[in-house]
Amino acid sequence: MAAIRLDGLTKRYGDHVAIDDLDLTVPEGDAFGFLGPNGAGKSTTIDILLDYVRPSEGTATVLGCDAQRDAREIHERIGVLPEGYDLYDRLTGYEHLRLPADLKGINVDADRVLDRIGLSDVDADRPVGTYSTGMCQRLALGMATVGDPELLVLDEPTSGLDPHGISLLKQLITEEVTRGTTVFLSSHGLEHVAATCDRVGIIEDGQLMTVAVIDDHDVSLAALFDRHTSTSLPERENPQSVSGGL
Ligand SMILES: Nc1ncnc2c1ncn2[C@@H]1O[C@H](COP(=O)(O)OP(=O)(O)OP(=O)(O)O)[C@@H](O)[C@H]1O
Repeated sequence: MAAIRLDGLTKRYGDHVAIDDLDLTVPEGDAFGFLGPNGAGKSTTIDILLDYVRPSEGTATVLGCDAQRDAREIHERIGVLPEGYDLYDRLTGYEHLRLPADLKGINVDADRVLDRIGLSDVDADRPVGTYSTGMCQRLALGMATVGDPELLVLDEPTSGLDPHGISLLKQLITEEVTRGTTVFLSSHGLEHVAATCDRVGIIEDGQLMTVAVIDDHDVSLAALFDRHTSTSLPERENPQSVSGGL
């Protein structure tokens, strides 16, 4: 079964077409990178998957459920790091970890989550209003993992993370994929996408330009991005190669 399936997905804001007849299938167990320049439509696509935004046309299916009709079930089965997440200044890290657990009706092994995201129990006892940007990002990432979700949706997960945080993120994604979780990751950072994803889809102007497998040969990821979008990327963001552009 596909973890994510988009059929003819279209989103218009007035005359502006943000998502244009998008077809995409992400198989279960994939680590899928969703790449594209600013304004390409990445967040809008994710917002439709999460039923934060309704499509103008087409359908989005998540874990076999209709993204609009079955949104509640989907949210119980997935973990989400949204782009513009909200944390509560007065609540502690521990209290934040209980929020997704309460939503899913489960207990949370907070120490395990904290260990994975590199926050201490002292940090977790403090109000989040005292956290740095990177600590907030780590906590939001940890919240996404609560309940061992079947699908992790990560919108710009490296945002605000230092190298150690990025290393923990990569390790977390590897562990999740090994566990059988599907990871759908939106990012501007090719380096991090290449290091953690099996396949990438490149989107521009709301259209899927290509889907490619990441491996050690054939054309470079940056070259693929250059070929399929009007945006060029610095070559230093290209540590790995891809093949199989469709
Ligand atoms: N609420 C809205 N009203 C009008 N236009 C919108 C709205 N939300 C998004 N758009 C437009 O839809 C297009 C896609 O935006 P989206 O945020 O999905 O892009 P993105 O790929 O996530 O960009 P970024 O990488 O900059 O976050 C953009 O042209 C944006 O201006």
